[in-house]
Amino acid sequence: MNPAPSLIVALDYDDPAAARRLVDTLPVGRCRLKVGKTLFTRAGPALIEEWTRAGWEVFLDLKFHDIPNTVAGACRAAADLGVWMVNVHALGGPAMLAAARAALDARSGPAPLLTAVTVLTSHDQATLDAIGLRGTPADAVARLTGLATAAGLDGVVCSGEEAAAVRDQAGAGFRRVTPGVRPADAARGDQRRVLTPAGAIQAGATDLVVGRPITEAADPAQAVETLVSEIQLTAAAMDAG
Ligand SMILES: O=C(O)c1cc(=O)[nH]c(=O)n1[C@@H]1O[C@H](COP(=O)(O)O)[C@@H](O)[C@H]1O
Repeated sequence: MNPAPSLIVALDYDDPAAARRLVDTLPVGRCRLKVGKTLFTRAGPALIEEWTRAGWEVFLDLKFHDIPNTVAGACRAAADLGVWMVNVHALGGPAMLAAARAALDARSGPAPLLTAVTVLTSHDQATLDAIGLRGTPADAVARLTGLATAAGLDGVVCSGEEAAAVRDQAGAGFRRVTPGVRPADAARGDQRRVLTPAGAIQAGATDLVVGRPITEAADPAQAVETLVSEIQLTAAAMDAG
């Protein structure tokens, strides 16, 4: 039996108190927490340390993309915070990915999982054409997944639409972290490559990142519960065959 995919709650709150209010209502371990640019720029490392000390697994989503030396230093700093996962942009290229990997491998203590963002889920074909990125989103995800596997990363961030192809390309042990997850009745917002939670799981996602359908719900804690139940039911149905 495969482990059920995890729910990672994207805590993109402007107000750290609002993020704390939601986390305080959740049993530790019921889901994972994601701190991205909005909350990190407001609250800094202290909030992350508070949650990791309390036993939460935190995904620090700062999508590092810089020269190799700078990204290596940023990954070391993330590891010092005790986070569960940290990410970089695969578009940073092979040397940057290798530097990030080496920085974490050089640690004597535990290191976070290292994943690479392939093509942002807010991007569609028109965006890739405007940027000048060759091929379809699926082509670009495959190319960037190749860079991530070559550098020994632990997984990629991609949309559910590419999760099955990434699993076939990189193997079942390579994580497929999928944002752009929307329950059928939820607003798509700025996301473009979108699947429902069940759709993303059936496509082979290992971790589902969900933000606004939770943070903008009337009862965010209940929204987390509903999603966790749906994830567990879908995974159990798949195991039952
Ligand atoms: O790395 C990410 O987490 C990420 C990558 C990506 O391609 N798309 C994407 O939406 N994300 C993040 O996933 C979260 C999605 O939030 P919602 O669209 O509100 O569910 C946000 O915090 C994004 O920063």
